[in-house]
Amino acid sequence: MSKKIQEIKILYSSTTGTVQSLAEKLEKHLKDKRESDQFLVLRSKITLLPLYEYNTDELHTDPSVLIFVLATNNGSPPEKSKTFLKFLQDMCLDQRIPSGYLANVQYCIFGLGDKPTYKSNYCKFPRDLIRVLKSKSAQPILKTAMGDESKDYVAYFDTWMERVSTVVFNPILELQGETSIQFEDLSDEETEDSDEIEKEKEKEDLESEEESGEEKQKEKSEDIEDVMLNVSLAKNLKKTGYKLVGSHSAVKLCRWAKTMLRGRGCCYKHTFYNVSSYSCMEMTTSIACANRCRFCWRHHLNPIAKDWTGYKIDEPRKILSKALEAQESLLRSWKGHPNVTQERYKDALRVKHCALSLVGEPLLYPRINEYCALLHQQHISTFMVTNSQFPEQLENLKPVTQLYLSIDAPNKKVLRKLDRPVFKDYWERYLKCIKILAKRPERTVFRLTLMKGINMIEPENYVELIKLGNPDFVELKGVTFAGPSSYFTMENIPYHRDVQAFAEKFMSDEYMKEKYAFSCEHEHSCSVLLTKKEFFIDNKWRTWIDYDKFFDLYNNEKKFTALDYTAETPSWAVYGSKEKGFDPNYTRFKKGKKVEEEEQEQEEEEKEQKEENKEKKEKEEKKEKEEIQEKK
Ligand SMILES: Cc1cc2nc3c(=O)[nH]c(=O)nc-3n(C[C@H](O)[C@H](O)[C@H](O)COP(=O)(O)O)c2cc1C
Ligand code: SF4
Repeated sequence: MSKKIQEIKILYSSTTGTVQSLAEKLEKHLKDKRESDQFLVLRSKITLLPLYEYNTDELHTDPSVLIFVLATNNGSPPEKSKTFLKFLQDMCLDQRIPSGYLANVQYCIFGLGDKPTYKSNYCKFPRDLIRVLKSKSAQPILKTAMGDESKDYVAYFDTWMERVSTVVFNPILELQGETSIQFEDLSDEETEDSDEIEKEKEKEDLESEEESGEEKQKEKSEDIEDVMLNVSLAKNLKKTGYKLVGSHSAVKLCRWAKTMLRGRGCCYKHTFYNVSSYSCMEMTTSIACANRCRFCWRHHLNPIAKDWTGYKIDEPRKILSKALEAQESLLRSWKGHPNVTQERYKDALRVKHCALSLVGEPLLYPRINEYCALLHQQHISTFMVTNSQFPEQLENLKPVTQLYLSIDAPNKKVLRKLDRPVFKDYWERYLKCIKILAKRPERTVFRLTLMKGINMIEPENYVELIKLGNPDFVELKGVTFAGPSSYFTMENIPYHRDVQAFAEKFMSDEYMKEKYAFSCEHEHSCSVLLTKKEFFIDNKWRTWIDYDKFFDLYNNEKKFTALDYTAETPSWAVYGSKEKGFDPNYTRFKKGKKVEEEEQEQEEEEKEQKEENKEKKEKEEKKEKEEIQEKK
């Protein structure tokens, strides 16, 4: 949860003015703090406005931090603010709006109510508001605070106000010139009120008297530093379908695994390399990464890390057994589904591939080599994707089945804007990783996640990077839409034809023409594969992988090259085939219907329309004739 604060908006909702005066006090406090703090480089704009004046259409793209100060009126928002809550409640019920729709919204809430008088309606408005904001993944920067008017709510408000200013103004990070500001994450599903704060404080005071310094130190190292995910991040990741494994790994069932289980098609990796989607365990060994990519569909639920310092290192064997268990339990929910045959279900239970790409940076895990060796021993192939920020770890990585670099940008500026890397020498790191790739023994891939108007530019610079990294394959893939944001809308999603046209531009370069050719495509996921010509043998593409051969080479410690474990690519997977990369053994569905059914329906509709038009024309002609007759 982080972003550069452009504006702080204090939105209040008040009937008789009490809450308004609190909001004004907060505005003054933040402005004073901003002006007086000599360390603050970033001078965010601070705006105070009544909630009903806020433009709800802007909400999902608003780059501000929203601070709500709210009163409740007989269990509802004050009259004029009712439409704001209604707007969000409607959004919450609308299934078409993705659950991550408000993931860019950062907020905190102070509610003022009267507990003894209004009992179950105490601070009802802020409570209702949290529920709807959370359902669309808005990010709280602090626990919601609720003040009780029957108590000393002013002192409580003042404490909260201090916390707010600490969280929104973080001078250390600003001084370091970081592009993103980290908020202290106190967010949680629950709220806190002044009673709880007092109790907590009493408890803390008592504990601090009892605890020795040594015990405190122990607690710090065991319970705090070790855990890569704090409770609220873990909760959020679980909500989005991740199974957390140990203290820093995670598994998720990818959408293609589900599609394949139902016999409706496989992922582009099946088309390009023969990866069976439902036998592929998508996971990471490090939830943390060193980027904040704009297109990241995990909505930055994962933490940032530049290295492993302070984290516990889970044992590789334990990670693997727990990850396999997690995968099995994810698959189990599909057992008995009407379209999932016993045969497919059983086949899926045997994990054959591991895509180390889920979220974060798998390379960061210090025992990654041991982990991959365990996978290979169990004949599970490894597809390692790294975000090109950890050259040292990449250098030390033992061979995997296929190694990917995420190549998100053709130049330094776009890389900074798009990936928002936390390293200052991010471009040097990127180039170093690319150069290391050129020396690797296994199959190597450049993965380009393409966004129209953002990184689908300067093909000649991508070609320069290809020259440097000499990858066996260049995957060009349209980005997957993860809900609109201030940076990114549907306009930025390329069609398959756009990806093809961009790849054509690469191929107009002399170097590319000599070394590479179009090998495969997967229209369904807007992906195109360019492959080195060495993989075109006896007039056939050999982009597929001979897994048995790979395990034999690896497990017997033989030296090998990428060309030593290739297999023939089937005709349906080859670029330009009529199937466009869709495996004919499966049935393609669009919006829940078979493609053939949809075509048939379309034909019938057209036929009906033609008949209707014919009838209409005949009627009109008849009417015209009758009119002429009448006139006569
Ligand atoms: C008519 C009326 C209805 C209220 N209803 C609630 C309520 O449902 N829940 C609650 O917690 N407080 C309720 N309160 C208490 C107010 O939220 C509290 O007095 C607050 O300070 C009012 O802020 P404002 O006058 O600035 O709008 C109510 C107060 C009044 C006068
Ligand atoms: S590197 Fe991966 S996990 Fe990290 S922000 Fe980028 S896309 Fe998300």
